[in-house]
Amino acid sequence: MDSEDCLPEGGKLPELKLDARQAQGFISFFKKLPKDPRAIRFFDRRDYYTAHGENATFIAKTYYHTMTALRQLGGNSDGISSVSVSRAMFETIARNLLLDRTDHTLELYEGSGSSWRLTKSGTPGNIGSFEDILFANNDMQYSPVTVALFPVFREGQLYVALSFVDMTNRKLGLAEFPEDSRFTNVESALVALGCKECLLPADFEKSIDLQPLQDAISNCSILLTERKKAEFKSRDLVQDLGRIIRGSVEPVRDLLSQFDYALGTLGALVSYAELLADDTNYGNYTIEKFNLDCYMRLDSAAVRALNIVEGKTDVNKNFSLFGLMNRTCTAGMGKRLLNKWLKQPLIDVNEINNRLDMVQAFAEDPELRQGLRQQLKRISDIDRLTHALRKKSANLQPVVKLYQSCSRIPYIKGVLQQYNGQFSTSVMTRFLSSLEEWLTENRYGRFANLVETAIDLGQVDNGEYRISPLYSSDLAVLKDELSEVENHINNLHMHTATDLDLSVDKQLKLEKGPFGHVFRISKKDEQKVRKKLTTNYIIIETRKDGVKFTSAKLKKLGDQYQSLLGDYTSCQKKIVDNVVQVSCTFSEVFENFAAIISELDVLQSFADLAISCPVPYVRPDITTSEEGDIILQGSRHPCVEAQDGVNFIPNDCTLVRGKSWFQIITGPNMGGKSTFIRQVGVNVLMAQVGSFVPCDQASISVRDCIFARVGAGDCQLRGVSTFMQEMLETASILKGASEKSLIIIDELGRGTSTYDGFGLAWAICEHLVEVTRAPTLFATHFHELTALANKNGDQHQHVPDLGIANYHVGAHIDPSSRKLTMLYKVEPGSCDQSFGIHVAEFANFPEAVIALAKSKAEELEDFTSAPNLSGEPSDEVGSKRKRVFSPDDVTRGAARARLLLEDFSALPLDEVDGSKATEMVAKLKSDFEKDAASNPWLQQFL
Ligand SMILES: Nc1ncnc2c1ncn2[C@@H]1O[C@H](COP(=O)(O)OP(=O)(O)OP(=O)(O)O)[C@@H](O)[C@H]1O
Repeated sequence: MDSEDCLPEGGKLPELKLDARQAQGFISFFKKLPKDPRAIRFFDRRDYYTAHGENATFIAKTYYHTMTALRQLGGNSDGISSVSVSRAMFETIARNLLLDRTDHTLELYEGSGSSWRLTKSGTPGNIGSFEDILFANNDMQYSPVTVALFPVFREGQLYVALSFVDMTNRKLGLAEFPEDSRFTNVESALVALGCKECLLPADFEKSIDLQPLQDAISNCSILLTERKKAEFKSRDLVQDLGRIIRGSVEPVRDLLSQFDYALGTLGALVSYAELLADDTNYGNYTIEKFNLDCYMRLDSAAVRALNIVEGKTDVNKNFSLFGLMNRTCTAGMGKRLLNKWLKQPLIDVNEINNRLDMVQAFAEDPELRQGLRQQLKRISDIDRLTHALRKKSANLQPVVKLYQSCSRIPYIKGVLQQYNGQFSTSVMTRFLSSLEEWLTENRYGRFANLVETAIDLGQVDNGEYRISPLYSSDLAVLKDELSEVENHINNLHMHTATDLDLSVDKQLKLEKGPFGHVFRISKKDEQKVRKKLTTNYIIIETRKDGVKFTSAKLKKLGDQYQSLLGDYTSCQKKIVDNVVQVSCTFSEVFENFAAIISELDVLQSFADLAISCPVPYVRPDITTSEEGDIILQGSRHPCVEAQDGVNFIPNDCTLVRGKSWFQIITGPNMGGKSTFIRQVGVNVLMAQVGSFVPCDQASISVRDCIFARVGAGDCQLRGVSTFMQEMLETASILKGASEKSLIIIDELGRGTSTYDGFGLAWAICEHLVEVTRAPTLFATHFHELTALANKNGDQHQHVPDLGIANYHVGAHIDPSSRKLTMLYKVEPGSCDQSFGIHVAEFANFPEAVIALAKSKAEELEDFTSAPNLSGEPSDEVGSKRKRVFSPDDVTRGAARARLLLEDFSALPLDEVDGSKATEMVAKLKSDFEKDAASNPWLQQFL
């Protein structure tokens, strides 16, 4: 942790001002609060907030980075440690707790003495009551989702029932699916939904091991909330949903009849999120069946490997795909949709092509793109405004902002209509006709009429949102009176200017502010009129920007104005409520606009990125997962390419069925292997999201899943060894992947001894090639793995080709200068020379050490002049090292290594403790070593 303290400048925190009696009262209240280790509780003390007890220590440590921020409240024996935070600091903490972290909940209390009331509470999955604070100055980038899960055994098969609630978009959903013991489907669903909080039954039967499920939840950084099993019940569910779901109850009943256990999870969610307690929810929710098979599946490892989401420590927005691809213009709506799309890549070729058509249309027509961006920039967050309207406290501001945003829509329509390129029919069907339908007299027209007649739009520029005087005769009278007082004030302004010999407006300004009507002059002018000012006027404030003053007359008129404005406000209150209520009935129109606008926003954002990159992106050709190959010519990693100072070397990737469907990539450290294999995953993901890709040419056979095992992750912190984590991730790949997936594996087997690591890597490769048959990119430092390509069939003997191909990333060592240069070029063939000693030479190791290293390497590596097994051409630097083994030894050895893997994956490691697990693994290892003794090929690894 950063040791430097982060106290405000001068080290001063808001002072905790409580006398002994008040302190005593508060302490007795605080101590009675129910224990909840996850809750961070704040107490609103008007100008500042406080937190106490362990929360105070947490805040001092986490946010001030010093314990000196702590104060003691009350006497030593029953006192509590306390910390105070300013309003601004409170906002920072609230954002961190609810938007960045997922290990706490937030509670806010209001009151005094010993009487306090919980007024707001939020969790990462339910941020509703803190929205005003969280998004006062920031766009809302995602809509958090809370999920409830219930695993169950049925006829010997594990199933999971799932339901979710998205409280920002007022959406519910439910699903039931078969599951494996590692809960891989749940993990994909949690990723696709953008889940932030997950409810699980607490007192769960022991027959199902929930540990892997809890691991999946924690891998996705989701807050786990345990609820009593009794809460997972569906009694009264139809009735409850009937109240909150829009439209008739019949379709809801039909939908629910398709599920068994998911109903209980939905019941738990509805009660946890207290959806019935808020009557603004009534009739405003929608419900759907969540179908996991509609999208490409991604687990948390793939999300990390492909850098899909922004990281907290990213120094540059282009580090993540979201950061790079976000060129949206609307306030929040486009960002939220992009976030969603990136986690839900499509698998239907037509749907993908529909998006690509639009991106191409926008990419090819700069006027269309620019015109759209100009309009989209002026659109506020329609979803959040609609949300605000539904809250009872709503005022006219969201109504006006909705009106202003929606009034851009005819212009957007105009821009789209101008387009007459090859996709004009699609633009018409996808956007124009829906916009036209919603813009009709009957729908948006009625709302626009209401606003234009009811609201005094002329005052909006002054920051006043009021009902038009023409709307009611009472208001008209008040408006006349207000105008009269305003005239008097203006006259007084002129008289005062004459009296002080100052020009109106230029020198003597009239302002409306927290002090009512006041005059303001510059400090320079004040010197000229100081005498008169002090005798005839009342000075209110002297600041850098001038001197504010008033007079008895202005004060009187200002008071009159305020009082009339008060009358106007209370007279219009009923009408305001009515206008807000009627506007609320147009929610569906706004939601539809919001959906169309956000889609346009993301698609134009894709086009903008594709066109404005130094090397433009291209439209990929998409084929179904059953046909076609994955061919990326001149492909780049979009995030690495976008970093300053990187001169990215493009590479081709040709994953061809039966030829190079399984690629082993070798090469020196830092040679670009990992970047290459990730970039293939990123390109495929981008294409299926509907974006152009950073290639010269691309054709992609749709993938239903990307599995990635790249890097060890941070699991050591949770007590899982690197090796175990690696094996667990690989086990999920072996179980879950199919011919339709894409597998990316980097440096598998690094976490254990070379021998075990190699044996496992070989066996895993064999399994992937022969059983899984998924296109795979396997980057490895085990050069010997390249011998796998010998398993490829022989056309002459009519043995089908397994499609194993070797590739390597090259490096060049200049013989005279000994300079090592990474070429970052992926070439066919294996690279099995070691660059380690060259690197050491380059680092000026003593000559004696280098010489010894070389001779030891020769001893160990058994250099031979025999033709190499892979049949690859020799490289420019160094000689290739190859040992000769009989094909029989290699095949039998590999089969034994594969058996080791199978035995390993069959071990019930989830059910036994650490020492038992070590014992089991040791036994497997010793059996393996015994068998390997008679196999020269395996022996080399022992
Ligand atoms: N095609 C490329 N063009 C330019 N620079 C590249 C390219 N590929 C990788 N690099 C640069 O090289 C660095 C190392 O790449 P990478 O991590 O992919 O190597 P690696 O072979 O996987 O290394 P290791 O085996 O040590 O894990 C990257 O951080 C990147 O800056």
